[in-house]
Amino acid sequence: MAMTMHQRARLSRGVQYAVLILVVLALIAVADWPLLVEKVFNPAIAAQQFPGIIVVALKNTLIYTLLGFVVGLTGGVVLALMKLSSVAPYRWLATIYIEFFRGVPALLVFLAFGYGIPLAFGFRFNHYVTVMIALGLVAAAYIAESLRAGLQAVPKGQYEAARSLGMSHARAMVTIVIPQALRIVLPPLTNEVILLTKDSSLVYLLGMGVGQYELTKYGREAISGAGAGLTPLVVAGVCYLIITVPLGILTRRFESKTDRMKNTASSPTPRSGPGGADGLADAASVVVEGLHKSYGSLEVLKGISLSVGAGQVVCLIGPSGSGKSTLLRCVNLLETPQQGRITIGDFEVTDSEADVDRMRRHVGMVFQQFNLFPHLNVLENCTVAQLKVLKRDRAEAERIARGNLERVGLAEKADNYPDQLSGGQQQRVAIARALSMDPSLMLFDEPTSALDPETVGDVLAIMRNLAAEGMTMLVVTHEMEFARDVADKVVFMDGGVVVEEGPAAEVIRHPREPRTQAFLSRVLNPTQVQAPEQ
Ligand SMILES: Nc1ncnc2c1ncn2[C@@H]1O[C@H](COP(=O)(O)OP(=O)(O)OP(=O)(O)O)[C@@H](O)[C@H]1O
Repeated sequence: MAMTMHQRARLSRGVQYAVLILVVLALIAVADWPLLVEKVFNPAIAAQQFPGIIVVALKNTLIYTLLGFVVGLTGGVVLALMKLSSVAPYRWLATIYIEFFRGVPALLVFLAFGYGIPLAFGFRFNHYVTVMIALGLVAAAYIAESLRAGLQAVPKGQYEAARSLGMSHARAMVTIVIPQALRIVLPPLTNEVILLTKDSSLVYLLGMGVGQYELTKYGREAISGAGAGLTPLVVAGVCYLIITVPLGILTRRFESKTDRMKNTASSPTPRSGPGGADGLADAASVVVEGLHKSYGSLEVLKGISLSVGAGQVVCLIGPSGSGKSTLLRCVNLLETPQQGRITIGDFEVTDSEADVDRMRRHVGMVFQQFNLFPHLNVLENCTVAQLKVLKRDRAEAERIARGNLERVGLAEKADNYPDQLSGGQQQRVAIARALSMDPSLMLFDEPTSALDPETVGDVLAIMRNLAAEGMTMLVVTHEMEFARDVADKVVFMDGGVVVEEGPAAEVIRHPREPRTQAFLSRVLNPTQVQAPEQ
């Protein structure tokens, strides 16, 4: 019977293990054990090293490592923040520091602080201070780069989604960005501690800290004893491993724990009755007047004005790059306009005194890329802002979240993590998350553009229901059928201006402006060859 690929792979692994075991047995058989015990690891000689190697040498190695890490971490955090700063001189300074200390050998830095500076300037640092500075200065450069990379690896959309839920900058960083960055940063940070542990032996190599024994020096001195063989160095090596191996194991545990969190759906969630419609009656109107927005020299919005009545649905349509998403993001100030006025209900968003976080609590936003928080499960995604921003108690937050999950048809997914859901399901959770804040206005930024065609309908159906319930909605979309059926008004934008607006059926069925006609015929009949636009 022919073997499957899986069976063949298992057989080949079995053969490899068998060969390995045979080699080890052969080595054991031919080894000169009495000589090895005498020269490499002699238990009697090893015993003489205790307890000195632990209470003096291991302790000193740990102190050096700790001192270096404290300075390195503090410096690393400062340097990472400087590198991410919008102030260019901070970035330059941090870059120069990092390039310098990554580029020169740690040995040279030790020499500079241990010998160079005392000789040049005639004063000597305390031994521990020298070790702390020399180890810490080098470690700071590496730690800074790990921290910066970790923070930058968290997608910008995560921060924006947190801010759009009304979280302050600090809250968004602490609750959403840093926990995700930590997972990325932890392995390189552990490596840094391991390197520091080993680099602490430089103290001895350079003859610094006479009388201060750390592991390498302790091993080196003991090896000179008559008949000591390699035993003292083996014992010192094992002591290093006592520090470094558990660190590696702890990191792997942490990583696999966070992975496991994503892969285990815990106990089934009790179903709750429909709910979560609180606040929909408080639908707010939106008025935008003379809005201008530029990115550098690129003027994206050139004096946009539009209005959305309370309980109305307005769809923004137009060619790619016409400024639709920028306009939408200006409404909750994810982008700051240079000129113009935006009012939501009675709240003037563009007032420089406005409490933006308070406004965002009432404005739900759904992004093209969903931006669910990957380190939180579905229920937690829907409760985190309720707990941290609205300060609801957990039972109430969970009741509201479950109600909204029921509403988008995903009550049974409450314990799953975002990466266990399809794109369409993730977008429905994103809608439930926004609804859990009881918004008075919902902003949708191309909510179906990143979805497979078969899941688009589920999301649109939820949006249709929301519209029917009287939610005020401003929607950037390429779904013309949705716009025609659901929108009270369609606004066609091109080149940063509103070209045409009016009742959905009119603009989509009987566009007046040639640019609207050209766009619609291109979108509605994609195969049709287009006449040049005016
Ligand atoms: N953060 C930014 N920095 C610089 N330019 C930007 C930024 N965001 C958008 N732009 C530019 O602004 C213009 C309008 O972009 P916007 O995303 O608002 O268009 P859009 O109409 O929503 O397009 P699409 O339908 O393709 O999403 C584009 O030229 C885009 O490259």
